[in-house]
Amino acid sequence: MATGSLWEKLPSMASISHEKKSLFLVLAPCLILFIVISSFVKSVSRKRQIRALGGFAPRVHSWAPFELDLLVTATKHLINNTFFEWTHKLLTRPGHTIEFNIFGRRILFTDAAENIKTIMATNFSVWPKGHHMHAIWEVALGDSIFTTDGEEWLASKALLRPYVAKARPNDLEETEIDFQELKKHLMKPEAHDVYDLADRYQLDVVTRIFLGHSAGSLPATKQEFRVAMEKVFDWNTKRILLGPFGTKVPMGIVAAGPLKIVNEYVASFVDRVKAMSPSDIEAIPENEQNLVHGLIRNGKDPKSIRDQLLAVLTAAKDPSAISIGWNLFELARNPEVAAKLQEEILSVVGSYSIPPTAAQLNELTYAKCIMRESLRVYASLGYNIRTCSADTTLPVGGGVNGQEPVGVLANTQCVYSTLGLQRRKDVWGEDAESWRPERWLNYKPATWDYIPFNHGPRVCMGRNFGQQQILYVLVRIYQEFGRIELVSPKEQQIRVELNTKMAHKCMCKFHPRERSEVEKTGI
Ligand code: HEM
Repeated sequence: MATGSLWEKLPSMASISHEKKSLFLVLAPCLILFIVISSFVKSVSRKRQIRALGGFAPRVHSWAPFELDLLVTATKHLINNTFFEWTHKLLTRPGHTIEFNIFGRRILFTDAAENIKTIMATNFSVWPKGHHMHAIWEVALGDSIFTTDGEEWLASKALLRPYVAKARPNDLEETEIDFQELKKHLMKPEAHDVYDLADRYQLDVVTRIFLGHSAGSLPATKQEFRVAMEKVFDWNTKRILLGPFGTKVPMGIVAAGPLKIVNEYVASFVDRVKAMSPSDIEAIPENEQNLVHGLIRNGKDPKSIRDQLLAVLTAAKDPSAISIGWNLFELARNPEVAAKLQEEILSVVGSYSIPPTAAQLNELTYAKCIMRESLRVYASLGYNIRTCSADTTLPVGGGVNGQEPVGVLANTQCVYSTLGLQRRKDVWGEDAESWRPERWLNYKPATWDYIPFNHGPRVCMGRNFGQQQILYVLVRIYQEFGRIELVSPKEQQIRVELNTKMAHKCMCKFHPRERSEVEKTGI
């Protein structure tokens, strides 16, 4: 009986699956048609909304679906260290703004001062760093000043300002301790990778001054923390390139080892101070308290302390070290500039054997020209990204002549190139790409044409400290050494990561000033 009924049912089951098949054959094309039509309608309505706000910037030509060819091209340029040249050429057009549409998402790219000013200052509240960048950077820099917006960012700012924004009377004395370690390396006759040494030197200075204890990376043979941090940043650059899918890369797995090293390293600084009782900290005179003391006194939890310390460490060490590296590279290539710097040191400091004071550093007009020119041609944070939180406009880049506004819908990302702006020929003249400190002797750029430290509410908090550090090390090196010899390579490229840094090891020999020269001049 049971078997019979099964056989009886079979034809009807076959007819059901046949019916389902026919239904599927009718519904599938309808569904596809619906998706095509609705995305077409959506795209038309988005275009209309954008046009109502302003217009479009020129779109970069692409032939592949989702503009994947552009993603491949961008990756290739990043690998070959030609990303800056590629984007700079694309942006050299009226309005200095372009757009991509990668993975169906519109991304604006600009090096127009008017647009950058709008993002950083005039319309600051509409252009936060945004949730996506927070999600990308959270694993490395937590909920710190660099990764947050609004109230959270303001709270970090208030917390850090007393320690980061002001100079301490003994900053240079403390710095000199690490300079002596640097000098030990430079005295050796072999060629040195200047960026590697500058980075170690700045790590030691920054940890000594802000965290109360030098990392001692110059005398050390192993560089675990720096290597781990590089790896974490490298993964994050890849995640940014993957656009909306970037946050799907599990940092906890791909960068587990480096993250563990970084966390343990920062914890070691906190533990050192935590061993002190609150009354011990209170007993330290206020102007001698460092950032770790401040964070503990404010009752911050261990994660919060870790996040803020790592952010300050990154903010303070990387851009200064990058800039010191570029300055030394160019000074080695331009001995006539180095000779003028040495003359100035002698006339202002009066001696090659006494370290300069903060007031003397301030008087070094030509040294400042050198520093400013390096920050122009090699801005350490050459690119930055913001995501708008509401429908808005950028003042230029739209229309045929590029002078009309660009409409921007909420959640659109805009990448702005400080490096591009600071190398624009129509702003800086035909020699914009050349490193020429003399240009600063009689020239003051418009506020928004030169922004190595950013402007507006998110201006760099440590800009005075950073500039003092660059000037100090240049003066000390040229007090101790007569000549820097660039061994290799004679030309450099720019590598784009979180920062924009030297792509190749810059190998230099440092020749101590001749003893006879010292005896001759008596200074
Ligand atoms: C040559 C050296 C330096 C350069 C070129 C530089 C550049 C910058 C730039 C461009 C920003 C804006 C980043 C953004 O909006 O995403 C920034 C932010 C910041 N910098 Fe610097 N910086 C330097 C040195 C320092 C130093 C030495 C410190 C600490 C002592 C420091 C602390 C900060 C902090 C805390 C911020 C975050 C400000 C905020 O978001 O409100 N910087 N810096």
